[in-house]
Amino acid sequence: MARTTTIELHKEDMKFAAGHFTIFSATHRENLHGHNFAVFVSLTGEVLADGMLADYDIFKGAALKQCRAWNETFMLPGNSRHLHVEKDARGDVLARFNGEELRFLARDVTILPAENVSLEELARLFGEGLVGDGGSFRANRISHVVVKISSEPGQWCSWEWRDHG
Ligand SMILES: Nc1nc2c(c(=O)[nH]1)N=C([C@H](O)[C@H](O)COP(=O)(O)OP(=O)(O)OP(=O)(O)O)CN2
Repeated sequence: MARTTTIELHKEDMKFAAGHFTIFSATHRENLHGHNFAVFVSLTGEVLADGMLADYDIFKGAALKQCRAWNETFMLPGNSRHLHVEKDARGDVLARFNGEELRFLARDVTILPAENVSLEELARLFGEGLVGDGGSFRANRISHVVVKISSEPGQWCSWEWRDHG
């Protein structure tokens, strides 16, 4: 019977500071604001004869890379049914919401393939970016990954991947 374990990664530098606003309806959104988002990743899989699941530095590095990619940016939902985003030739962004126009310089904004910049969507995108097609996790006999994102202490949302292979 294979022995399994779960490695939990929630290092101090697994975080990103970003701006956003949550959209609640076609006419109601929050004002622009930001958070110091924290990231938690857990890896569950089989421990081999060498007493290891896998070198978790591989996955910690990938998580830190994603944190850096989302650090110090303003996040907009690119797939929102209520907010419409367009880029000009310079890559600067005009976002339209309920008759309002919000403008951003290309350097300041990240347009996410998300319906909303919510904890749910951030956890999903972070997890999908980390796991990809699951190949490196399967190769390391990792069968279950949980990614959690918090907007502040005590407020988390999770996303999971399981290897059904
Ligand atoms: N299901 C979700 N609901 C809400 C989300 C979300 O991501 N998913 N996000 C928000 C707000 O964006 C977020 O809560 C705003 O943070 P803050 O201004 O800090 O207000 P909080 O309520 O989180 O903090 P308190 O200190 O508890 O007031 C709302 N809903």
